[in-house]
Amino acid sequence: MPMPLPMPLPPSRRKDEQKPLVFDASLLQHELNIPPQFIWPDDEKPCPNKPSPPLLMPHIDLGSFRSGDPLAVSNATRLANEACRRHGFFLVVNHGIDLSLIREAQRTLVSFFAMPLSEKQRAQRQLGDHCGYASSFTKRFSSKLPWKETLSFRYCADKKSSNIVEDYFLNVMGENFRNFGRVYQEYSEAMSNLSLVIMELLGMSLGIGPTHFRDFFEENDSIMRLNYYPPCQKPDQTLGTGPHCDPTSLTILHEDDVGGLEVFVDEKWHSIRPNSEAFVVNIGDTFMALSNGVYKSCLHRAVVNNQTARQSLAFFLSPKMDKVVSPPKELIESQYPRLYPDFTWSTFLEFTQKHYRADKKTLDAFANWLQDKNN
Ligand SMILES: C=C1C[C@]23C[C@@]1(O)CC[C@H]2[C@]1(C)CCC[C@@](C)(C(=O)O)[C@H]1[C@@H]3C(=O)O
Ligand SMILES: O=C(O)CCC(=O)C(=O)O
Ligand SMILES: [Fe+2]
Repeated sequence: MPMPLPMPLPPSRRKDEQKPLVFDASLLQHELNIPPQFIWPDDEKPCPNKPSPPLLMPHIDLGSFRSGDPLAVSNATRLANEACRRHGFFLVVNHGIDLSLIREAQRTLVSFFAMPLSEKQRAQRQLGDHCGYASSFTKRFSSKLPWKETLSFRYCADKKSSNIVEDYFLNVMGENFRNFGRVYQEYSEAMSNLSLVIMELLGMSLGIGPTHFRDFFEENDSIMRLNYYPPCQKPDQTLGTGPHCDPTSLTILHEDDVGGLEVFVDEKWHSIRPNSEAFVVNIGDTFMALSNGVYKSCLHRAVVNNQTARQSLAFFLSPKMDKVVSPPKELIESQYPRLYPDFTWSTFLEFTQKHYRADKKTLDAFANWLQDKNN
């Protein structure tokens, strides 16, 4: 009696289709069709034939603000207040950060992502961890995959962590990456110092003075992220980063000269024109909670194109893990009841990594999750 032939597996269960999807941009960008996991639903696809209007954002001159000149301070705080109440985005110019440091950080980003995938995967990010190399989150999400690769690492401003970034690159990538570590240690320190000046500005713009938020973030425990968006053969089908609000406190973003960042304001996507001499700063969910909802953490996304790669350096300011996020009493007036419960950043971060994919409703979903957990 001849052995029955094995039944052919249905297409969905053929072995070769069970291999985990790997985002190797050096290969994927040349394939005619992109894997379905990267194709976003119609209501979230970008509309290339309907370019997003530019977002009108104030250019806040940080150097003038720091000079203490009363007119400059009043101008900067007024512009910050208007923008943060409306959509939470503003440009910072005359920031004092060494342009050669920014250029070196952008060049180093290109070198890292140009490496073979196997080299980059030595820094592979583990499930539940927010640091490391992620090639489009193929191991974390199964649909609506972003068309990007990222490298994220921790920056701590306290004295005993003065080499945390340099050590990260040495430990994870080896001695040959000591200079990578030096560049991003210096860049992260510059971002941390810049964010403290911006916290003075935000404190004054909210009428509670320069020291409250500055002190809160003095010893910040932040996240530095390198974003690399390869060119995509079907840019109208996918997104570099999907619509989301940053769960962190403040984002300081440096874009290269390739546009792609868009912000959702007045029910419409607006584009941000790249400006390599400026930083794009936006309020995150945690600062929205700290301001008792007065300043807005706003929905944004990154679109890709079929011509050239795009890259950005994102510094996500966050407080020490155990700091309790609670608005100052001046922002809790009778007419402004508490909008969000007290929480620690470590609990919120864990929520975004283990329980919820950050999107447009992250803070509300977190507040509900906290309430259910405590009941
Ligand atoms: C705490 C964080 C989670 C994400 C990185 C970040 O440090 C701040 C932004 C978050 C993110 C970029 C929002 C969009 C979705 C996300 C998964 C991504 O596209 O990278 C988010 C990041 C994450 O790693 O969860
Ligand atoms: O790359 C960009 O322009 C934005 C990326 C972003 O929003 C993020 O990483 O949170
Ligand atoms: Fe973001």
